[in-house]
Amino acid sequence: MRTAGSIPSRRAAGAPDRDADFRGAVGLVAPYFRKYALRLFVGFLALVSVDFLQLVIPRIIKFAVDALQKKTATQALLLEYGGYIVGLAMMIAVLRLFWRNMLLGFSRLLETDLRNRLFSRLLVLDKAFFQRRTTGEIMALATNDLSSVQLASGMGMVALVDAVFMGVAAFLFMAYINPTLTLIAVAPTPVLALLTRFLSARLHRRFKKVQEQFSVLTEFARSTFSTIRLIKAYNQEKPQAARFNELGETYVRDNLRLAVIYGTLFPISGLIGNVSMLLVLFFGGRMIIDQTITAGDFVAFISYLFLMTWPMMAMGWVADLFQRGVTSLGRIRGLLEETPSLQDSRDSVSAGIVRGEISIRGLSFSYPGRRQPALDRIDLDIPPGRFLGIVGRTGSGKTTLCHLIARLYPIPDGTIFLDGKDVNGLTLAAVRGAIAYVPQDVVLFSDTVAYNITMGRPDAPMEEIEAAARAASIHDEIVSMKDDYETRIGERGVKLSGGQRQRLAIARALLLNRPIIIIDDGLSAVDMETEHAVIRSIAEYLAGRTCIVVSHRVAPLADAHEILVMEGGRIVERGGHEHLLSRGGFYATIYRQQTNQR
Ligand SMILES: Nc1ncnc2c1ncn2[C@@H]1O[C@H](COP(=O)(O)OP(=O)(O)OP(=O)(O)O)[C@@H](O)[C@H]1O
Repeated sequence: MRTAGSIPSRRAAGAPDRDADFRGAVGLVAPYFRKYALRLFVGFLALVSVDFLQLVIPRIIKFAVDALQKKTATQALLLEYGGYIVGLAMMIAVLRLFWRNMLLGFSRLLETDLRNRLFSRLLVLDKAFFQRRTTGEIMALATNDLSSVQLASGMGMVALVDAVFMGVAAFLFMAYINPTLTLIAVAPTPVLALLTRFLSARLHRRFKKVQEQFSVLTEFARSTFSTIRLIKAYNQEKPQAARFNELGETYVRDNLRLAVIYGTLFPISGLIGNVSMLLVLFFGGRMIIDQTITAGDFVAFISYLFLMTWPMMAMGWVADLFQRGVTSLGRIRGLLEETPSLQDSRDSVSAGIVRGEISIRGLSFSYPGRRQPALDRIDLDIPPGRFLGIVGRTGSGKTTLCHLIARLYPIPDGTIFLDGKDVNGLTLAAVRGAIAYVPQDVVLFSDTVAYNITMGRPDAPMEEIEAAARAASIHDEIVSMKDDYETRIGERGVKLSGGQRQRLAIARALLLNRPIIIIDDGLSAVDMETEHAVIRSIAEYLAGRTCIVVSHRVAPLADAHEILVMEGGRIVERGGHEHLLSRGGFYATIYRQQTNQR
């Protein structure tokens, strides 16, 4: 388990290179472009039409200026030109509204689709994945990274098409007016292209770092708040705040390093635009004096250059948006390509497990990266309807055994059988549908008591809910609460004690009515007598179903048909209570110690 406020390590090794990131990003979004092809087509048509109409305006101005210069301009003619410009401006406004809706709408649809895919993927990934990736990292993907993708596919793409079309068209209009002056005007642009290329690799790296640091920061905040009581109990508020501050400073530093590049790219683009303007004023001015071009042409030329300045400046911005988008898509793709280590195959059978018989043959298991096996050659037969108790020191493998029966980790073929069928040949739904599992850490929702009990069976009748709660010895406490079964619990409701939470979780599992129930140290928060009474009541309720109860205490398991004693991943003693006491081994020693301590 991760400790309070532990810092997740960065995923350093094997970072894919930029080209692979780019190819992967294209592969990921290509289907969306196909899906929304029509929307994109009409959107871009409107965008390009706006650009075209904007390019017409300088032509009208040129005619007006030339008419003024030639003194042929009448008030009616000028009003007519003005009218054209107003008409064009109105058309531009309407078309702009339209393309924004189409193209920015596309980026929102893409974002939503990706978010849904991420969420669905997370729901099928297994325990091993969630141990590898932190919640903070996942949250950063679902917020910062998705919004980078949205920006790149929305404004980024719009700016790119706009800049390219407007840039090329303005260039052609300028070349039509005067090719020499046009070449002079665009002479500084290669510098911009080189600069963008040079800076974009750095941009990519630094942005990746910023996103990773954001994940670290998010994870730290999450783990702090989820362990806030512990932090307070250990007086750790100040060190936690200091560590948060430190992480925040690193995040700011990383962002500032990114801003340096961003801050270089934008002003230099602007500067290059202004240098072009200076050159045009100087050489164009001389051309008017030499009468190579008319004053109208010059005014139109300057207008086109203005129109071209935006694409030149936009290039830096677009490059930045795309870099961020591609980096974020790479991170999102990494998660979407995660596969659960446990999956149904085509041959998996969804056979219903009804008897609840469990057989284990030579089961050994090691956690990834651990040399010491957590379970070592376990052989076990639990006939249907049996009550099995498991005791053992901490770390002896009790939880691992329960997890493997519930198929939470992959196991070799031919090691665990339910009703005589190898679990590896069954679908996950068939295995999990046969087992009601109560984990060590109880999870309750901030909702009503009834909601928490009926989570796995929302339509269960009230009598059954009450019967399950009675069997878990929590019914009396529930009816003494303000609103009975409708009492809200959790953050905005009644605070329950550890023992009440555990018994509520047991009631939830009992209500599932499954042939096998596993309670993994699910009563650690109640005293020994209560634990014994609750286990007895559960055993009565479950009559005929298979029940495995793990406990640190020996006495409450005295009624079990069989008790296993585990040590170092092995079963070192097994048998009924009396038999184990008479053996005078670990079980007998612990029993004596625990009962004498009372
Ligand atoms: N997710 C994991 N990754 C790596 N090692 C693990 C993991 N979970 C448990 N282990 C290791 O496997 C061994 C058995 O652990 P397990 O949780 O099964 O013991 P346990 O008997 O249930 O302990 P406890 O009574 O404290 O719950 C221990 O050495 C533990 O450190």
